[in-house]
Amino acid sequence: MQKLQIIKIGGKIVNDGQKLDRFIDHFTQLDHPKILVHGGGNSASRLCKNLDIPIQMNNGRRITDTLTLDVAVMVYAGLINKTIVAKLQEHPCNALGLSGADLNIIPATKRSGTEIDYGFVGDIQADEINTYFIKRLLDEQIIPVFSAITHDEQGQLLNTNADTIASVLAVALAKNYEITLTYCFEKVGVLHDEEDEGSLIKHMTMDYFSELKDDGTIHDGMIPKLDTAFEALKRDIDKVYIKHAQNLTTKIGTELAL
Ligand SMILES: Nc1ncnc2c1ncn2[C@@H]1O[C@H](COP(=O)(O)OP(=O)(O)O)[C@@H](O)[C@H]1O
Ligand SMILES: CC(=O)N[C@@H](CCC(=O)OP(=O)(O)O)C(=O)O
Repeated sequence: MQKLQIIKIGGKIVNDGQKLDRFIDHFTQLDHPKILVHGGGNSASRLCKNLDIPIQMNNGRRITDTLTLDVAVMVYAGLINKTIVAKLQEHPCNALGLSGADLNIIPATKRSGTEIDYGFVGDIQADEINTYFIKRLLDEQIIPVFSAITHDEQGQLLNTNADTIASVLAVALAKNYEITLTYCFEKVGVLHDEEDEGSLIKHMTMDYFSELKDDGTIHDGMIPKLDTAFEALKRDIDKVYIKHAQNLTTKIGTELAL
């Protein structure tokens, strides 16, 4: 089966011009085919703050009212997505920036039935992803660059966590490709001590994850990240890594196993 790399890049890299440039250098060195999924939570929060729009998060997920959705669409599908595509074109690397509404690739369902009302947050499922167009793009040597915006097929855009998008795309494409899924962020991997880059955990199992979650070693955004990463592993993705954005082309990082 053909190999495919799906790389997710986090908000603390995409909001820093120099770090993003360095990441793009490494990303362009990877063999084709490849897909990039990006977040941008930090940039959206900063803009919300500037606009006096209250920021509400629950378990690493943004509660998204109408104004927050406007910010999310402008920041994720607009500024960040187009900045990344332009930087890729400079290399040159033929990228196409997408939201889940484009080509109807990622249909979503507005989250409901939860204790908390998340507002315009979209839940997605692997069997609803339109892999046909992704495959066509990859066959044309085009690099799809996905933002964290999806839609409900009724004209409503929705905000979906970028880690979830990367994991669900990987599962959806596993029937066509042998996939490596890599989450890149601003630390060397999952750490025993968040402040000590020397405390890298090289191998992470589900049992160990649950132990470290219980004792607080793993917290905040790392919990939903590992949840989505293990979800991919449970559903036939063999290789899942959490790495520093600068170590994308190296073996340094955390490798996950069930
Ligand atoms: N054990 C841990 N090791 C590394 N990072 C951790 C750990 N526990 C919590 N974190 C936090 O998780 C964050 C990554 O999650 P998140 O902010 O959602 O990243 P991203 O925007 O890249 O998706 C890190 O910035 C770090 O502050
Ligand atoms: C519903 C939800 O939480 N959506 C995320 C989407 C952006 C994201 O995932 O950004 P990072 O990868 O930088 O965290 C949010 O608005 O923060």
